[in-house]
Amino acid sequence: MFNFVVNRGVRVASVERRIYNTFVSSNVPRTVSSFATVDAEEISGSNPAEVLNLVQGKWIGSSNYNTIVDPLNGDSFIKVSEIDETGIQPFVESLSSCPKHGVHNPFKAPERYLMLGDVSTKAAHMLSLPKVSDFFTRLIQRVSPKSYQQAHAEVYVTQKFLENFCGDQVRFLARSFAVPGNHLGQQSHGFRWPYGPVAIITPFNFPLEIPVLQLMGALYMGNKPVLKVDSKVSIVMEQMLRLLHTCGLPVEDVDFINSDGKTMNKLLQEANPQMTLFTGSSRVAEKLAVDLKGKIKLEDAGFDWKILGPDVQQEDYIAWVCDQDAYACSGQKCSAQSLLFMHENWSHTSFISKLKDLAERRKLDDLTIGPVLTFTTESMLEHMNKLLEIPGSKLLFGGQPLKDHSIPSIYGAIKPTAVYVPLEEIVKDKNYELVTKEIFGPFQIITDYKSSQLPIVLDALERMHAHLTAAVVSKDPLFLQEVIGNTVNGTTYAGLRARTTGAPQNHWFGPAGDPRGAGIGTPEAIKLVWSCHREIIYDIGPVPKNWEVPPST
Ligand SMILES: NC(=O)c1ccc[n+]([C@@H]2O[C@H](COP(=O)([O-])OP(=O)(O)OC[C@H]3O[C@@H](n4cnc5c(N)ncnc54)[C@H](O)[C@@H]3O)[C@@H](O)[C@H]2O)c1
Repeated sequence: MFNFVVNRGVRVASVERRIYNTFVSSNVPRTVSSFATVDAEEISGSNPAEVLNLVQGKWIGSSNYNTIVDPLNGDSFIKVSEIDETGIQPFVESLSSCPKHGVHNPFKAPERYLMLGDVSTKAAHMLSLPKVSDFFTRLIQRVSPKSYQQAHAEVYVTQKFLENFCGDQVRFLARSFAVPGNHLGQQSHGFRWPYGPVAIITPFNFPLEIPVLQLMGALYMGNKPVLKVDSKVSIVMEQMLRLLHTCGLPVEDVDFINSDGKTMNKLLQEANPQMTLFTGSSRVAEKLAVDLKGKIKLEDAGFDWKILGPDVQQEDYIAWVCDQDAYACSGQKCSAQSLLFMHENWSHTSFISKLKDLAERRKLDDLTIGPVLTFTTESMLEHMNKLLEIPGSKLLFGGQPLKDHSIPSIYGAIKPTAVYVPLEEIVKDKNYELVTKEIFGPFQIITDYKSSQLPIVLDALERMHAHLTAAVVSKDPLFLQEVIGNTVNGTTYAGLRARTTGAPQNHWFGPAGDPRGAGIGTPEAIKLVWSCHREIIYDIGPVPKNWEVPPST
């Protein structure tokens, strides 16, 4: 009997597999060559890749090329065809052709919810194929150098996100609700409504994950997006759009533009999208918020902090998490640990020397440390030197340029660095701004505090302007409660294993404390960013018998 059950289980599983394989082979392209126009390994100065734009369903070039240099050796290895201000008209027209009620909504073309579920199923499957996953991992590494594991994590999160929105899950995002009315025939229904024409602007550091997650969210809810990714890395998303097309995404559904910031700014002002999602620096975020009259949601700068509570334990583990949080991807995660508050109990342990050892293991060979794309070596060292002028501050480790490399001088290359600054100095007005400046590289500030100084730590956190990620490392529930209850960061990890980085598809990631704050990843994030509430109040009658015109009110 037992045998029979087992055999039957095997048979059923193999039948299911056959059905699945038939489905997959007839519906989904299986190889990189079915969509890709470049070979991640072969791109070089002598064999440069070209990146195109997509508008009104057509891939187009331009006469204006932005030449991207290989961040590891300075070779001109990618030619991005960029649209300048004279070329934006087709993009403006394409966006303007989409009405405010969107491409689909619960009352219009609902079959598109299912179509996008199918596209997600096929695209998730494609990303699960080792060859395809390796292709994107290597392509990410070529333009935004990070270790294979870190680049692969980006592909994996994107795959899992797409798996989350297979089948009927897209239409469930647009789930409505109803409330009985005041009289017969009246009922109010709440719907998730698209914005229609929308724009998505994303930075260089997550070339696949951020644009795909936001783009699919925008599409799922019925919007027509124009997407702009930082030209340094836009080759990744160009290839991903080609993959999505082979998985059934209609070519007219998304426009893709390569341009400088100024041209994009002009496009936004002329096309006037109903909503723009901006991920990037606070400087550009604030400018766009004004230019677009507030029709924007923001994922902006992170100056992310971690507090080690008074209970010292698991030193090795916590030092390892701190090293990953501060220095993985060479500190170029918006969630990277920028400021570590360490209870004095930790100062009496070998925690800092453990952190130093871990940071010093990182090497350029495997990209566990690598080029910094928005700060030069000089600017990071200059910042460090200014910090070292603060009384009581000292260099804990790092603080030197990387050696023996060919990273071009427009980019930065420094060893993982930590500077100690005393808490009393951090909170002084004359130092605070300098200490809390986001350095998008392998750089962190470390300080210590006594239990009696926790209110000063909390005050320092209150004064920050960006509230993205945070971590409170402790097993003491009362300590966790006090810190969480007195802070606002949108993605806060709490407990022994707390980290600042980690933006998987299974939890919300985004800032809090700002009504313009966006989120990424989860159904809640998609609904909040990419749809608005619409209420339809059905009032179909009947009018009561013997109704008479009442006195005016
Ligand atoms: N909160 C998040 O989820 C998140 C995620 C990743 C990065 N970031 C932040 O991004 C920053 C790093 O990226 P960066 O330095 O490349 O950012 P950036 O603001 O310079 O650029 C981001 C994007 O905006 C475009 N852009 C620039 N000026 C523009 C304008 N006037 N109009 C329209 N678009 C314009 C750029 O071309 C790029 O595509 C860091 O501050 C980091 O913390 C935040």
